[in-house]
Amino acid sequence: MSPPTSAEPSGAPAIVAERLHKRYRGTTAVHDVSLRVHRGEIVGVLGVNGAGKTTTVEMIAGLRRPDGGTVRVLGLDPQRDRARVRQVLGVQLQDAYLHGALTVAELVGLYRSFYPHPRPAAELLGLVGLDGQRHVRFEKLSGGQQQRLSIALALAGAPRLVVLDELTTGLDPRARRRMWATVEGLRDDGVTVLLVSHAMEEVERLCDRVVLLDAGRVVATDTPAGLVARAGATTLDDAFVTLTGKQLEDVE
Ligand SMILES: Nc1ncnc2c1ncn2[C@@H]1O[C@H](COP(=O)(O)OP(=O)(O)OP(=O)(O)O)[C@@H](O)[C@H]1O
Repeated sequence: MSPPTSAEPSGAPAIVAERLHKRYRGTTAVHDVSLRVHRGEIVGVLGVNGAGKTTTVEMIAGLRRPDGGTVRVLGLDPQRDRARVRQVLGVQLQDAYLHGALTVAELVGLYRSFYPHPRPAAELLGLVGLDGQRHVRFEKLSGGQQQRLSIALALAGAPRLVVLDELTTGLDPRARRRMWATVEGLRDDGVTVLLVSHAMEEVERLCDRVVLLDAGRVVATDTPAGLVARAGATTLDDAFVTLTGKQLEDVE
């Protein structure tokens, strides 16, 4: 993986979010959310549907402007320093829009062209198991293949920080394991990962720490084992239910 680029100030934590706040008309989606992610950490953002996970990570990625609070990504303001943040941050979002008529190879080429030191195309396709689909148009891919491509595109610029929103939702068990191995490879390379997930097994396997959100607020931040201990539970599923008072409906 490439060394830190000149766009990346040295020394700053990967993410510092302080008292983030976001309202959509009548709804407060995110209420005073603060979180800190150290370089090289894999941090999970966990919560039921509507807890504010996507809104929070979109504000961190600079894709949504907070109504209150501050965000720094590797020391940069994602709103003010958009161009520099884009060079060091990769984002895979739910429902990413990609041009259906372009092939897998064309989309990978397009995304690689945005970055000064992109990962090789063959490596990106190999990571997500799409080597055999290079010449297939995006619109002809299955839902799981489209999702895997969106992960490859998030990694196109060899980012130092990656935001993955529902990495493996909807993927078959083999593809899911492959994506987990991909994230473990990122960890080995010292890449920081912010991972939105509903899947407890995934969080337990991959995450150093978990930020548990409920109704737009941070309920707890701890290691997966710490959350289990704090809740007096035996599994992360049970800890989730105890700490939020809610069932996690989308556990895979
Ligand atoms: N563009 C929007 N306009 C209005 N309300 C929104 C918008 N986006 C999200 N919301 C509302 O904000 C709240 C938080 O949504 P958000 O998508 O951040 O939650 P989430 O935890 O990511 O949910 P999910 O697990 O379903 O993806 C929800 O009540 C949602 O209905």
